[in-house]
Amino acid sequence: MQNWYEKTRAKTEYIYQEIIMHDFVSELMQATLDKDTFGFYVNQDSLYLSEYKKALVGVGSKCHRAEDTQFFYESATGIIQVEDALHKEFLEEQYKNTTPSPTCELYNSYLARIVNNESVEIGAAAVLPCFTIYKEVGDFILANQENRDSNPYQAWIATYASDEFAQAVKQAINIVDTYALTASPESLAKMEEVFIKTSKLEWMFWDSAYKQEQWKI
Ligand SMILES: Cc1ncc(CO)c(N)n1
Repeated sequence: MQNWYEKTRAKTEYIYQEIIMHDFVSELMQATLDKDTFGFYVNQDSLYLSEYKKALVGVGSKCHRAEDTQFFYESATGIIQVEDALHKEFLEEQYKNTTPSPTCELYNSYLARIVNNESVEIGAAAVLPCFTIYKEVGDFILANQENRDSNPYQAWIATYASDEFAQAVKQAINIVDTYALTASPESLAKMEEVFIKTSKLEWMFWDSAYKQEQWKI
């Protein structure tokens, strides 16, 4: 039998394809991405991660198994470390801005609403694309780039293509698959809905960074 993640991942294949074909990802891979665009992205991503880690803590606090709580809490604190490392490497003073873009705000607000208002398996499904998509993008770039030794964004690529991140992604998938085994049909439908939506928000995040999205007024 196909597990929940495989089945749901297959339904979002078109979103994954759009992400790896996006100019942001292609140019990051080819090292042609504009430095200011990447600076904008890193700043928005650090704003995103500082809220995302709270969503992980929220999911972790609702888990039934102690090891699952531990996983989400450790992921939340691990993100602080990744954030610090990426900040030090890429977040130059001129890119620092404390205002989240509309898409960043939307993604974080959506996660907060789902995690706070829905049951644990739905919250866990909502935070999952953040793990799985970055893992797939990291692997895709590493496998397809021809400039590993000279790409200025290599530290970023290496973070998400690392074995350490792969282990965390595998564990996140296992937790969600385990919840899906005993979820009601209504919960399964909602898990799929939120997973698809946050997968789309991942695409929107790259797209909004590429356009250096601003508030319209
Ligand atoms: C928007 C976004 N999604 C996922 C990750 C991976 O942690 C990230 N850094 N940023």
